[in-house]
Amino acid sequence: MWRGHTSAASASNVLRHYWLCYWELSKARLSALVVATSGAGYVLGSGSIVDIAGLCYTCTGTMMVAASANTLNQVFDVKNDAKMKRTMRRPLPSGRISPVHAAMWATSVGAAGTTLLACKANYLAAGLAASNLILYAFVYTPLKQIHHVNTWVGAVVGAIPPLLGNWAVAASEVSLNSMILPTALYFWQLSHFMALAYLCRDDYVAGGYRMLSFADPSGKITAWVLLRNCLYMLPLGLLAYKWGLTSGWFSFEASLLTTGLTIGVLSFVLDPTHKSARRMFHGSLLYLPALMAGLILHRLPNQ
Ligand SMILES: CC(C)=CCC/C(C)=C/CC/C(C)=C/COP(=O)(O)OP(=O)(O)O
Repeated sequence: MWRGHTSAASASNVLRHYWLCYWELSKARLSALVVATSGAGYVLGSGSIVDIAGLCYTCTGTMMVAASANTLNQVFDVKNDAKMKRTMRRPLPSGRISPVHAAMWATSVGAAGTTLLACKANYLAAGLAASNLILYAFVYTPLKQIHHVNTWVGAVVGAIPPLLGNWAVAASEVSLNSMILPTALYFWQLSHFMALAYLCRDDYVAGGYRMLSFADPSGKITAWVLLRNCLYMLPLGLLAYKWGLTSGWFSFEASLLTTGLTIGVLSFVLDPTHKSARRMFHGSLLYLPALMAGLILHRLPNQ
């Protein structure tokens, strides 16, 4: 009785241990953001009635493929992650799970997610998810150790999920306005990761990653690149209105939000310090949910 009790307790400990490892390998918070952008893409591509079952299937499939991509990223990055303070406690560098076990988790969850998208959304969405996994795990991940162009490739990876969501529901009419959210995400992600790489420059250098901040210790080049990104984002609100994706309210809100972000970046351009970079980084964390909420709130359903 007592022995049975302890073996049940240890079985539940083992389960909890692996569940936590899968959670961390999947970068659950990042995957949740990816799902939110894919769900937003789905809603934006829908008519006046959103198919809730289709939305749930698309979000679940995206979550599973993103979890797989994030796990493979950590399998390939294990040696470098072990050298960085930010990542050394992850399941693989800390030895809490073996690379083979992690690779098996990635393969099964990725295959299941792609199959779900193929069966319950469409082949276009499934193909986009699988290609994005390949781009992230097999192109972006090794590129991080070679050249700072990796951040631009990673931004494409981040921009695909809303397109995936949009095409899952509106594959037959791929339109210009389906590019608004992916484009905003592309430029947002560039700003977000460049600010992070500047703030954690020493850690990235120790890990052997070639971010833009590696060649730009003063932060001056990073600051100008961030400013350029903001300028590219400024017309997006107006385009969303002109192309019939949203009402005019969104162009007003998006212009306000992007102007706010641009002011944060300008203060980083004038004074490239950790303090101004951190302020801009936190501003970018508020910017994206606010922009997506505005898009959904003011969307004009497809006819
Ligand atoms: C459907 C599908 C496959 C979606 C994938 C979406 C996805 C994983 C987006 C994240 C993009 C990205 C550049 C993350 C940073 O990785 P990093 O390696 O720089 O982060 P790290 O240093 O924290 O490991």
